[in-house]
Amino acid sequence: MANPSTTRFNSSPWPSKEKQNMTRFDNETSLFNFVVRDGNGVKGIVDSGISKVPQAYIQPSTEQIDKNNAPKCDIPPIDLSRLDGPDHDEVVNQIVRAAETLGFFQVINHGVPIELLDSLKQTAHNFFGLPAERKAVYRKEVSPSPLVKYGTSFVPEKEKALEWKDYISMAYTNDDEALQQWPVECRDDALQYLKTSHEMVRKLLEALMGSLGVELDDSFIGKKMVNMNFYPTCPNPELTVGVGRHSDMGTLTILLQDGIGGLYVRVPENVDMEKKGEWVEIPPILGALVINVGDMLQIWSNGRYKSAEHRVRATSTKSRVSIPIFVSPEATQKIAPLPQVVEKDGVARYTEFVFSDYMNNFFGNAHDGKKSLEFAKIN
Ligand SMILES: O=C(O)CCC(=O)C(=O)O
Ligand SMILES: [Fe+2]
Repeated sequence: MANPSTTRFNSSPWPSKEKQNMTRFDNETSLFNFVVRDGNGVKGIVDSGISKVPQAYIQPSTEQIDKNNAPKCDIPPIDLSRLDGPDHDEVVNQIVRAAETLGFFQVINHGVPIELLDSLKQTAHNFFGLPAERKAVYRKEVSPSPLVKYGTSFVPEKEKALEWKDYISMAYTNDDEALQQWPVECRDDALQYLKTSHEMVRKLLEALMGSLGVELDDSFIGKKMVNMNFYPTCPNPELTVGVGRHSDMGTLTILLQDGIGGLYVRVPENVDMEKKGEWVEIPPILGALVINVGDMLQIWSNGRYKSAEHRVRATSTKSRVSIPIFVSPEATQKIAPLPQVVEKDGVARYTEFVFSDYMNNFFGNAHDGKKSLEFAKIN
């Protein structure tokens, strides 16, 4: 029999789910505890049913992304299979030119099997679809492995507004450790991705270093890390960001994005290109990989190659995944503009530093465009 008091007022004695969520998610401490400390991530917020982005995710208007005004980057992808034939020099020029201008390009015939790309995207969805407690075991404070980290946003402790993204990071040391320590749900695909992309990474760097008059050696590819990024559907993608403006700190990034779109790159002001200073979208191309220049390549090349400022917008209709491989030097490596380049330029534009110090500065601050490079810039 119905409770007469609820029948009479035609409402439940409990606050609506929406109201409960408002109290839970509009209080900064309880939101932080739910999302970050308890490892529920942005996915947890969305699963609990919300109709508006919580206040903590609302970005200042200068950071919000207007998708209606962003043109698409119409530069065709570079066909890497042509590196092995008579068109070698032309393809090297395309790679070099892209690194000197936008710092972003797409490649096809890259040697990573297309079926693996499909499988990686599915694997990422499967992993983030796991119950929160299965993912939360990899939070940095409790992870059973120093190689694996599950988290959300970028540095939530430091950010004025959070980013609409959950991720898992898997650092590579060797096959045995990867197979033992990476999450069982992701490890096989992630490892295959690393292995099958290695030759492409070498070829890209050979082209880029060769054009600087420098021979490729392993120090440019000291460390690799595979991430899986998950951007849950968002009720107000115009108010927040999936990832805020930043450049990647390492040598090169190899990125697999899915078909949803939302990756934007800023055309530098000081290059010979159209749309200077504007944000352009890197359109999804089925089977292609996105490559972008990181801060270390900009520094080694004394500023000739441009680490690209980029950001990501979430969408209201579908969750998006992306799977980057970050290629970077070893933590202990000394970094400075390469002597061959400085000799030609007559001036060094960056000071020498140890890579771990650069990393600590990078991960110790919220995303702020290309400010990371100021750590090493000589004015
Ligand atoms: O999701 C993307 O397309 C890009 C992600 C990104 O910029 C990063 O993980 O550094
Ligand atoms: Fe990035």
